Amino acid sequence: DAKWKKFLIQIDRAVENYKPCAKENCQCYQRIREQDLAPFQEGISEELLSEAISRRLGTHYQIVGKKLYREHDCMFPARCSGVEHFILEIIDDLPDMEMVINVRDYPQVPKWMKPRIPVFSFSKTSEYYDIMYPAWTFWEGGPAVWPIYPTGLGRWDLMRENLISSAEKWPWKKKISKAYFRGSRTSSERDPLILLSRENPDLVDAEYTKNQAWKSEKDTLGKPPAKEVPLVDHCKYKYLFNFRGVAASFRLKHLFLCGSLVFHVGEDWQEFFYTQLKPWVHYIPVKSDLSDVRELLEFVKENDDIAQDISERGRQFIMEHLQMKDISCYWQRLLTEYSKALIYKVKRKSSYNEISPRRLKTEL
Ligand SMILES: O=c1ccn([C@@H]2O[C@H](COP(=O)(O)OP(=O)(O)O[C@H]3O[C@H](CO)[C@@H](O)[C@H](O)[C@H]3O)[C@@H](O)[C@H]2O)c(=O)[nH]1
Repeated sequence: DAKWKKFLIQIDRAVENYKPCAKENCQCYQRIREQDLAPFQEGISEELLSEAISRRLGTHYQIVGKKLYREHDCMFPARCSGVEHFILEIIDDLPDMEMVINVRDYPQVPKWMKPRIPVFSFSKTSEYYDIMYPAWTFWEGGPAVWPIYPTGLGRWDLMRENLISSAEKWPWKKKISKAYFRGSRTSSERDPLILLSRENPDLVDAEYTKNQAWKSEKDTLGKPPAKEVPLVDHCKYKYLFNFRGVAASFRLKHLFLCGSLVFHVGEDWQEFFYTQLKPWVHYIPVKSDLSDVRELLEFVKENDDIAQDISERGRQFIMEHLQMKDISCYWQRLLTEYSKALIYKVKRKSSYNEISPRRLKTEL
């Protein structure tokens, strides 16, 4: 054990200091909500909101009289739809307000920007003032990955069920003891794992797939693109890797439900629920340059029970605290709190169309 003392101590300490949060009313995430809204507590004026609209930092929405209105254009209609699904679900509980929702991947309000403009984004780092909201992909509008997710990664409720079944087929003892990754080259931070896999395929199975931006083998690090593998089939492997992409990657939540051990690389890029996932308690933290990855893999292989415990705590957290009702709850509390910061009465823009609930293609 002497060899692994430094990791064992960190795990003990992290587990000891970890305080699980209550399941009710998405309480777990109260702190992050407060933190994101704190910079706007002095009040959001009509002029300030107009800045977000005129600088085109996102899509302008209004809620007036329990109805949702939107400016005509949305840069990514399926993403706007994914957002609107959640707002419409809770609209009867929401007061009048207006907001700008960014559906691009990248956050829009760096801390140096003046004035400090309120914009909702799904992901950010500590260098931004964007207010995080649960990404559209919990419902629809996630990346279309051909042929596995041709209509785009979405429906977290159904995904959860599929991943839970797959985890049952692949209990810890049956899983292949390899590090595993499939995804496109949205960030070169992924390169070292792909290279390690080419050098040591018994330790790591990591390959680049195509995305819509793929032009040549340069985009898959000099090799032909690998075949796409659905997330449920990742559950076969013991060690699953998550990396940032353009911003945070949607895959992180899925990996936990496989009951596999999550290796989460880097800690800068966040989604609203990341702050409650703790290194060593729920996942193995990996340095962004992957300099510690071999050692970490060796450690978990030699300490299989400890690895399984971490995977189990991670699985449990997402099972209990990232259900569909937690997503709706987060939206509701976020928008309700946000609306209190508006210091003017919202006037409905008559040129905007009302957004009404749509039926999903799968339901038709
Ligand atoms: O063989 C594959 C390839 C991909 N995926 C999944 O498909 C999604 C997209 O994967 P990838 O192409 O690697 O993109 P990411 O980097 O994960 O996500 C990109 O796309 C998101 C939404 O469009 C952005 O928000 C991210 O910041 C951006 O990096 C992820 O959930 C993957 O887990 C699979 O399940 N199997």
